[in-house]
Amino acid sequence: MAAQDFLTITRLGWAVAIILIGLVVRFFQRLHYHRTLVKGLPGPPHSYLWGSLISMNETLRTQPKRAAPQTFATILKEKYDLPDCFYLDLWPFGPMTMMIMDADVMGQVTVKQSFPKAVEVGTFMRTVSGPGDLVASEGATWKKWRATFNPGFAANHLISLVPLMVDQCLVFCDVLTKRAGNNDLFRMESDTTRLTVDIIGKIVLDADLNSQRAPNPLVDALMQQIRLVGTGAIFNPIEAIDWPYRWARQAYNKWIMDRYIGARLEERWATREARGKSRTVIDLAMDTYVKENKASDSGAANNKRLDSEFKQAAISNMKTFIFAGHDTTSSTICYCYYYLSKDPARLAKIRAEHDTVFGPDPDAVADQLRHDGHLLNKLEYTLAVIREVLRLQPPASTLRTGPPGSFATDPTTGQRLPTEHFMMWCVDVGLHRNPKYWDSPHVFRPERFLKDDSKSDTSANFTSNPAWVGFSKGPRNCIGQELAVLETKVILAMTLRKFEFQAAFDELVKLRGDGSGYPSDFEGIQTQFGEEAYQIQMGAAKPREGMPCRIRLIR
Ligand code: HEM
Repeated sequence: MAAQDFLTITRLGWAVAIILIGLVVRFFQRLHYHRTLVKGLPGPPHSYLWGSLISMNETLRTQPKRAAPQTFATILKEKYDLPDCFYLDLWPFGPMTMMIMDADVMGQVTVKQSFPKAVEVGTFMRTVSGPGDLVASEGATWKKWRATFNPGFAANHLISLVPLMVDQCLVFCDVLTKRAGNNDLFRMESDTTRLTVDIIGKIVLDADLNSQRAPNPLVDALMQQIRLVGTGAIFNPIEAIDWPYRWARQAYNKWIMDRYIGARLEERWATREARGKSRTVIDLAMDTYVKENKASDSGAANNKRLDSEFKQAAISNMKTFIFAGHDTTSSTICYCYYYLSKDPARLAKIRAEHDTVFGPDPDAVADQLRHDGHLLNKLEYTLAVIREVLRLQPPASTLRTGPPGSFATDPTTGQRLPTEHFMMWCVDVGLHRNPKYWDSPHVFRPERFLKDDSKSDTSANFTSNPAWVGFSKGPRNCIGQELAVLETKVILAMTLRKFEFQAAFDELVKLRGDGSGYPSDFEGIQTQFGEEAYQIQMGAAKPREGMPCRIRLIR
């Protein structure tokens, strides 16, 4: 080898070595920085090298493999006797996290100050929606869209939507009747998902998606997108390997969804004048577009085609509404069936309420609700059941981030809890199962939400009770909460006296390989909080395996 070549190789070797040393030094600098962030703060046993990862791992080993990450907060707290707010150092595999299960502290970061959403929310929502969506955006963009869509979720408008919910629920009853006739073993969550997506499709796009009866390209792409979404908050090793496949599939699904909704937007835009005023979500977005363009006198308001920037933001928001508006509600309906089926006395009680309000014939409910949606206001016990289900199995929570120099304060000790640099996880399921606020917190007892309940916990009123946060609180609370409750009431009123639901986790193995896309685990720990139907993360937190069940027609 010539001396010249030797020198070149030696220089190259030195250069590589210097880069590697630089990377190692940088790694240890960052390690030190993250490890000292949580120094002296409450949390599970912590190691300088591994942060909280060893404690996390020990805790996860005691839980079902795919249990939803939000459920670990309570388990960690109990295992290590932690306070209601504690810190997790998951670097470099996850964000530095502050777990909040105290009602007062949660109120400080969502109501009193309303801290910005964590970056993980944007990462998560980008897969499903896109730039400018209501869930992840902040500041003026969020304000504009929230004000735009609020009228679509006003109570008086929602009542006018009851007939369309009834129509979709009749299709659902047909589907269930066939299932009962065939004695099918099936995943209830697949059916409730198609029901709720058809309802929200009508409310958002004024479109008959009809996914309960036939495949629909928008719905199919959305369902697959939800299955491909990363958890964002917790490291999943598979996501580090299969990203090329995920990326390509996600890009394709996005293209299908954007094309579908884009065409709907153009169609609505072209027929806007003829149609007149409407509070459908898609039309509300266009009202804002017209208002903005008239104000700026750009002339775009009279153009035949929509401006591309508006179109992109509108598509993002339509997708957000379709996603946020079906997934959570579908999970809630499944859990209502599940808890009631395990509690014959309470099932009898809710059925008795439906007898009182609608009379003995369950098939008459549809017509009665079409004529008078206000009958739903009489379903006090049904509402208590929904609140109790959302207490035990809340499908969503809020993730915030602390602005520079920000703190929260522990209400009992007065200790200042740093929030800057942390993802603040307001863990509803942790708060909802916290014995400080709830009597027998793991027990299904809807009566706790009735005004005259002798054992009423902090307060029976679910909006003013700071320990009930199923729809989050403060300015970033759920815009669709009234709709979700109304819809669930309609569905329970129309189905509970017609069908007998029976969970069938013991038959799970027969559903193996059915192509439904639910992850399966037949080995290891199979229950959490004593329930077979523990939550897994698939978009929202939802019942494991899609709630396998059988159904029987009663009348
Ligand atoms: C049982 C059903 C539902 C539950 C438990 C639920 C829960 C929540 C929660 C916890 C949040 C706060 C999320 C965060 O801070 O990141 C939220 C926000 C939101 N929800 Fe829901 N939701 C439900 C149904 C719906 C429905 C039916 C819609 C649509 C019509 C909807 C649309 C939204 C939107 C757009 C936001 C973002 C609001 C904002 O930031 O201004 N949700 N929901």
